[in-house]
Amino acid sequence: MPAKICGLTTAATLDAALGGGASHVGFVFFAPSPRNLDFDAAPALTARVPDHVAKVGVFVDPDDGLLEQAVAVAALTVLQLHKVAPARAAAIRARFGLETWTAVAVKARGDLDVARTFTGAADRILYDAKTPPGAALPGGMGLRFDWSLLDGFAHPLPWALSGGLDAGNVAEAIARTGAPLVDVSSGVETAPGVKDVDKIAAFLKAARS
Ligand SMILES: O=C(O)c1ccccc1NCC(=O)[C@H](O)[C@H](O)COP(=O)(O)O
Repeated sequence: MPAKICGLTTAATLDAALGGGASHVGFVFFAPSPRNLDFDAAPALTARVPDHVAKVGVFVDPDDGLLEQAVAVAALTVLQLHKVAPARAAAIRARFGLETWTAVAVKARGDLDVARTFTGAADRILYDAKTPPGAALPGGMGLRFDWSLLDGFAHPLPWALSGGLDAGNVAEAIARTGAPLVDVSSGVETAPGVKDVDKIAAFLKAARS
C-alpha cells in the first residue's frame, strides 16, 4: 500500500519510514511549521532516501526562489503545493518538470469541486482536512474530514487521502474510501514536529494490513 510519511526531520525517523516500506517521504519547507526542514540539514538527510522512494517537498504558496533552493538541496522528486491556484501550479509544474501535487482542503462536499480545476495543472490531488480560519498551518494539524464526502466522487486525477490518519484508523480509511495512497504526519508523532519511530512502523504496518 503506497504511503507517505510527511514532515521528517531526523535520520532515525526517516530510516523508520524507509525501513517500514514508505513509498513517499515528505519534507516540509515552510518556516512556521514545527516540521520545517532547514536547507543546511536537507542534503545529508535526503541523501539517505533510495531512488525507489519519492522525496516530496511540501510548500505553501512558494515563490520560485524557495522552490529552486529546496529542489536543489533535497533532490526532490515531487512538489506538494498548498494554497496555490491552478494556473500557478501549472506554471510550477512546467518550470520544474517534477511530479506536482496539490492539496485540496475538504470540509464539505462542495470543496471537492476545486479538484476538477487542477486537471492539466497537477498530477495528483491530496485531499486533506480543511484547517480552521486563522490556523497557523494549512496541513499537518491532525484533523480528519468526513470520508463519506468522497463517496461516488469522480476523481479527476490520481489522488491521496490525508488528514488525521493514524495506525488505528488507516486500514478503515483505505477500506472506506479506496484511497490509492495515504499520507500522515501528526498521527505518527508524540508532539507537533516530534516523529516517533514506533508510531511510524505501526502506521505502515496497519496501512498494509
Ligand atoms: O505538516 C506540516 O507542518 C505542514 C505545514 C504546511 C503545509 C502542509 C503541511 N503538511 C502537509 C501534509 O502533507 C500532512 O501530512 C497532511 O496535512 C496530514 O497531516 P496530519 O493530519 O497531521 O496527518
